[in-house]
Amino acid sequence: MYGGNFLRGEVKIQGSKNAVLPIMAAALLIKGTCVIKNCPRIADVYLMQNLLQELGCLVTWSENTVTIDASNVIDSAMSGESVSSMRSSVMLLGAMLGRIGEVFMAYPGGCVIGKRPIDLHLSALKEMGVEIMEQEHFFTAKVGRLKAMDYTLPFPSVGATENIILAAVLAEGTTTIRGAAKEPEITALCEFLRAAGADIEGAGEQTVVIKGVKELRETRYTVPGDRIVAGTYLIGALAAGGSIFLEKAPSEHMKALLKPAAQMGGTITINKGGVGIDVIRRLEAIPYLKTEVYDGFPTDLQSPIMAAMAVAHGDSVLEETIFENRFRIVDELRKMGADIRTEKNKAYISGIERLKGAVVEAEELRGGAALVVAGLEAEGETVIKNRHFIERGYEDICRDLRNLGADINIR
Ligand SMILES: CC(=O)N[C@H]1[C@@H](OP(=O)(O)OP(=O)(O)OC[C@H]2O[C@@H](n3ccc(=O)[nH]c3=O)[C@H](O)[C@@H]2O)O[C@H](CO)[C@@H](O)[C@@H]1O
Ligand SMILES: C=C(OP(=O)(O)O)C(=O)O
Repeated sequence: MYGGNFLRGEVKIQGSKNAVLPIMAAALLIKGTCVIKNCPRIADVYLMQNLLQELGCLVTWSENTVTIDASNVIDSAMSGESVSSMRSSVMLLGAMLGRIGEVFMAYPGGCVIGKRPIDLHLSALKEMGVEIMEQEHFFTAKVGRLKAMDYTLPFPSVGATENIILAAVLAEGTTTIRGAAKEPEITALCEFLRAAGADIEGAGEQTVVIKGVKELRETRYTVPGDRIVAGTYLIGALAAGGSIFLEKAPSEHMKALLKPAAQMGGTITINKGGVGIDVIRRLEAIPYLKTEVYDGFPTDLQSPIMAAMAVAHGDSVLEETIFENRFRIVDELRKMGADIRTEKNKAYISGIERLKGAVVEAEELRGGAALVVAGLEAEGETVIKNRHFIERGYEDICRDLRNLGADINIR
């Protein structure tokens, strides 16, 4: 890609990865067919499709609509490779326990952003009567009938909250989760389950109450826009300058980004159809920004905003509080001339006038997206290797940015 073009125009934001993955897992709880609209065509969704098919589901596509027929679940074992290559495979744990009371699976792989253990998931499920037999790389989870519980999560883990919800919807009695994660993707999962007949109160709040029901029914659901993809493109416009409109961007879930984006110099407009941003002058640094659980600044946008801060006027400090290893992008941004130093979980960024193009490597999803943001602004050619990481979460980042005027291609 060649940097320096202003971004102009409109782009339609794809459906949310982090909403659709647990919803696809939830389809296992329905002895029949569910239709999921606005499903992003991304690598993680295809991996989830493969896992569902291994378990016996029929999965078909028509444009961005995916239909999952989980009438027959014939297996409880999931192969090591598909499970360990995607963190979200862990969502199948709660869903399979709810459906057939048994799972045999590999540990979902840790990845470069942190160790990502699943201790919180397993402790909570044990409280629901699940017996877990752990081996070195695999574990088996078994339960007769899941029982309800009143449980306090020591940390509001997104995945653990989703797994408990998935296990609780068909459990015997009323489950209360205290200290639950409040991310909008959890609300989306609950909306899907409620449409299928689940009895859930408090989705998106700290305390979620799930009254177990006998069975779920077939349903249809439309996945909301992806706030992280929308955020990435908005940050792209901050870095490159210009004027863009993000159709279907879920503005109500993007407040933690819109505030710093305005502070950096973007003029934000919000209407029912989405979010717009105009950037006509050099960005201003943000003295201090830290990632937090929702509704704080999302960790998934920490690397992209770092790439914009790298060319802002002044010094910024970014603190990462969710994942212990989400600064791997720094070395790559330095290859492009960025002035960034890290100390423990803080990055100190002194903005320079302009980055310069370089050959850089993505090592994970959002770090890869951050390199695209950097390349939009950089002088000359930027080559980003390992695009498969970016394709985990972005349907077609090159198409979208090209439509906005960027000079970007797949080689
Ligand atoms: C598919 C999906 O939705 N992924 C999102 C989800 O990941 P994920 O569900 O993995 O994130 P969690 O909220 O569970 O993890 C947050 C922190 O808690 C730790 N932890 C988590 C579970 C556990 O059992 N033990 C433990 O120690 C993790 O290592 C991490 O340091 O939320 C993250 C935080 O918003 C986002 O960055 C990810 O994009
Ligand atoms: C960390 C992310 O995803 P996952 O949890 O699927 O690895 C992400 O979306 O930035």
